[in-house]
Amino acid sequence: MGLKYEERYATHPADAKNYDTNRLRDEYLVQNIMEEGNVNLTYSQYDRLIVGGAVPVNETLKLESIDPLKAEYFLERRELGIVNVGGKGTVSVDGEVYELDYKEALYVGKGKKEILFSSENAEAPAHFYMNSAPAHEIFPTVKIGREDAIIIELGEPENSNRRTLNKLIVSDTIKTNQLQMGMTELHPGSVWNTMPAHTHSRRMEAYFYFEVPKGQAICHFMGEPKETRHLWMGNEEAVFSPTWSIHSAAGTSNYTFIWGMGGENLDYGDMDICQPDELR
Ligand SMILES: O=C[C@H](O)[C@@H](O)CC(=O)C(=O)O
Ligand SMILES: [Zn+2]
Repeated sequence: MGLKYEERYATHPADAKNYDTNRLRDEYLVQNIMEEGNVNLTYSQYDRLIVGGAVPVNETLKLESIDPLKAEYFLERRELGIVNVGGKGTVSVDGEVYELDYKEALYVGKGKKEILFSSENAEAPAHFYMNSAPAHEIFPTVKIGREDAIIIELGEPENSNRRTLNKLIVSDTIKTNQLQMGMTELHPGSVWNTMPAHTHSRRMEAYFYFEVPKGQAICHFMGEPKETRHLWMGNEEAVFSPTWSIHSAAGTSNYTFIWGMGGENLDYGDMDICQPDELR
């Protein structure tokens, strides 16, 4: 049981276009996020967003500060979004206990000192996926249940991109400093997310793929719209999307993913769309 962390730098697109498969994976792909009995964090220099996972089994796990934050406690200068992608669990925030069922979310505001994770059933532990961004203002801690999400139906079966987008932690649901999170569920037979693709140079983004059936895979596309690259990804893996990069994928089956953003604004619709026939 413990806490592990890793750090990632930001890259210039002119450099990134020279990366081979391994280098692309080293810089952008995040694997082993969900490890039983651990809190695993990856601190990116893209808007200082932290991506992480916590899988409590029999013990309670604590979200401790990590050395690069030079903070007394994790949320001293940060805010946090959590989505449970495993069995039923609880998150305790300075003694206040929130029950999170499958696909339910929690926003935790800056200044909260003790964040504890536990699972209801060790046989089916909770898998808490997290995004954290720097914060200056204190906003209330709020649970966003499935019925609290703002649902947007997107895509067409004919374009293999029929999907249901759930806005969870966005400016239309709750108050945050810069964090935005949501979950998009691909319908059976649909495999393309975020197509047409887009960029938003005001915000970076991280995608976390789950509900990827055993033996299937996600082909995630990144890069400048006219200089794209791909990364093959598995279940419960995440990928950082630089501000200059598209972020879109096709799976060998349908799947679900959590998107999270940090940056300049909280305007979800502020995107520069790239049509499929414009990509290179
Ligand atoms: O900036 C927004 C994000 O990329 C996602 O919300 C897009 C998405 O979920 C989709 O189109 O499937
Ligand atoms: Zn985006």
